[in-house]
Amino acid sequence: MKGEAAFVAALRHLVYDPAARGLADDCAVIELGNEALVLTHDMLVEGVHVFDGADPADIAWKLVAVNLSDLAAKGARPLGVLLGHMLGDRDDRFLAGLHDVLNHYGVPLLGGDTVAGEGRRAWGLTAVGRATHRPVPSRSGARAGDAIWVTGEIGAAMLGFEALRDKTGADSTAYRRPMARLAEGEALAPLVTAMMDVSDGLLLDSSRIAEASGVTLSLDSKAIPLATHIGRLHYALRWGDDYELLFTLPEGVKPPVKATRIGKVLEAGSTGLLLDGNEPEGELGWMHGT
Ligand SMILES: Nc1ncnc2c1ncn2[C@@H]1O[C@H](COP(=O)(O)OP(=O)(O)OP(=O)(O)O)[C@@H](O)[C@H]1O
Ligand SMILES: Cc1ncc(C[n+]2csc(CCOP(=O)(O)O)c2C)c(N)n1
Ligand SMILES: [Mg+2]
Repeated sequence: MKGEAAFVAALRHLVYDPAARGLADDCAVIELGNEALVLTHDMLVEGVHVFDGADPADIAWKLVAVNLSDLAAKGARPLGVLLGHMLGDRDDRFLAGLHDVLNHYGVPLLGGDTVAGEGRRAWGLTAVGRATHRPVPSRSGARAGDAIWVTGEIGAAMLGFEALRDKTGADSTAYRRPMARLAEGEALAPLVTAMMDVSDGLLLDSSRIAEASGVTLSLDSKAIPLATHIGRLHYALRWGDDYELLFTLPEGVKPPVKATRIGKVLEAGSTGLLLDGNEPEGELGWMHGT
C-alpha cells in the first residue's frame, strides 16, 4: 500500500454508516430528524502544508479556513470547531491567529486536545456545521448536460507559495490565509447537482466529482479563471490550496454568486476528465505520500 488514496481505499472497507458518504465526500453528514450535522477533519503538517518556521498565526488561520471550506462545500453553517494542537515555540502567535480567524467567521471553539512531541509539528481541526439545505450537496450528483462552474480564481495560492519560497515580497495572502466560501456555499446549496471545494488542484478535484457521479467532466482551459498567466496553466490547475467552490448546475441555471463557467458534464467516457477534449497529462494534483 502506498500513499493517501490507497489508505483511504482500505479505510472504505471499515465504513458501513451512510453518514460517512462512502469516504468519497468533503464531509460526513449525520441526519437527525429535520436537521443534518455536517462534520469534517483536516490536518496541517509543518513543511508539507505550511513552511517550516511559518508564523503560527497564519497556521492557525489556515487550519480553521481549510476546514470551514469543506463545510462551505456542503452549504453548512459552522457550529464550532475542536482543535488538536502540538505545543511549540510561538504558541502566543498561534493563539492570536486562532482568535482572529474564529472572530472573522464568528465560529466558537468547542474543545480539542493539547500534546507535546518531537519532530515536525502537525495540527488537526474538526469542524461541525448544520446543513442549511437538504439534501446536503454531494460530489455524486453531477449529470450529463450539467454545466461546470468555479468561484474565484485558480492558482493564487500557488503564486503566494512561490512568493514566500523565492522571497520576492509579492503578496502571499491567498496561500497563508485562504478564505472559506461559506456565503457562496450556502447560496449555491439549493441549486447545485454536485459541489466540493478545490483543495488538491482543479483537475484532481474535478476527477473526483466525475468518479463519484459516474460521468465525465469536460473542462475548457480558456474559460478557467487563472490568477496567473496562461504559461503557468499546467501547474495552476494541479497545484491546489485554492479553496474555491467547484460545482455543477443544470444547464440554464445561473449561479447566485460570482462564478465562472468552465466546462460541461458528459456521459461517462473512457476517462473521467477531459481538458480541451483530451485526457490531461501527468499527475492531476496533490496526493500525499505518492
Ligand atoms: N484518516 C482517515 N480516516 C477516515 N476517513 C478519512 C481519512 N482520511 C481521509 N478520509 C476520508 O476520505 C475522504 C476524502 O478525503 P479528502 O481528504 O480527499 O477530502 P477533503 O477533506 O475534502 O480534502 P482535503 O483533505 O484535500 O481538504 C473523506 O470522506 C474523508 O473523510
Ligand atoms: C510548504 C508547502 N509546500 C507545498 C504545499 C502544497 N500543498 C501541500 S498539501 C496541498 C493540498 C491540500 O492538502 P490536503 O489534501 O492535506 O488538505 C498542497 C497544495 C504547501 N501548501 N505548503
Ligand atoms: Mg474538500
